[in-house]
This record gives sequence, structure tokens and C-alpha cells, in this order.
Amino acid sequence: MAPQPLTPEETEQALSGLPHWTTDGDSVSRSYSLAGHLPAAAMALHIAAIQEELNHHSELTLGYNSLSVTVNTHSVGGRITELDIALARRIEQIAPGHGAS
Ligand SMILES: C[C@H](O)[C@H](O)[C@H]1CNC2=NC(N)=NC(=O)C2=N1
Repeated sequence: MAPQPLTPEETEQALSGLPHWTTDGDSVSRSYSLAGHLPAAAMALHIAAIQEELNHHSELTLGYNSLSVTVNTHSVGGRITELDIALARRIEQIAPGHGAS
């Protein structure tokens, strides 16, 4: 069954438990700072593995010492769903291990 888009209120509620994650109404996103380029790339690879496990994929932007994540759910026309929130929570769990802040 297709996931249901969250209402703006449901999105805000979910993001209240995900500090530093924001929404523009169409997606949820967060940028991380890391110790350098290779640590940022390593975190990107780790996120890619999680995304394959969840079959849910964000847009990742790798910078010199930063990594930005933006995600919404394509299958419901680019709306925000629980799948996006679940991915954000998983990324938050691995971020400290990469020294990401
Ligand atoms: C066929 C496959 O299940 C779909 O294309 C998956 C893959 N990853 C996805 N990622 C995201 N962000 N949204 C989707 O709707 C989505 N759908």
C-alpha cells in the first residue's frame, strides 16, 4: 500500500523529534558538518547502504566537509511521508559515529 502523505502538522510533530531537520513543505532535510571530505564521503556511503536496506533514497550532496540530505517520497508525487521520517531517524542514529554535527 502506498504511504500516506503527512499533513503539515504531522510533519512538524515528527520534526520536533529530529533536531536540525527542517522542511520546505515538499521534503525534509538536514546538513551535517564533518571532519573532512573522506569522513563526509564515508557517511554518504553508510547512508546509501541504509537507503538500499529501506528501499528509500534521499538526495545526498557531498561537500568538502559537509553532507546534505534531502528526502521526500516519489511514489506519492514528491510529498513527505513516514518513510522520509524513518530514513531521517536512521541517519540520526549513525551520525554521531561519523563525528557528524
Ligand atoms: C521501485 C522502488 O521501490 C521505488 O522506486 C522506491 C525506491 N526509492 C524511493 N525513494 C524515495 N525517496 N521515494 C520513493 O518513492 C522511492 N521508491
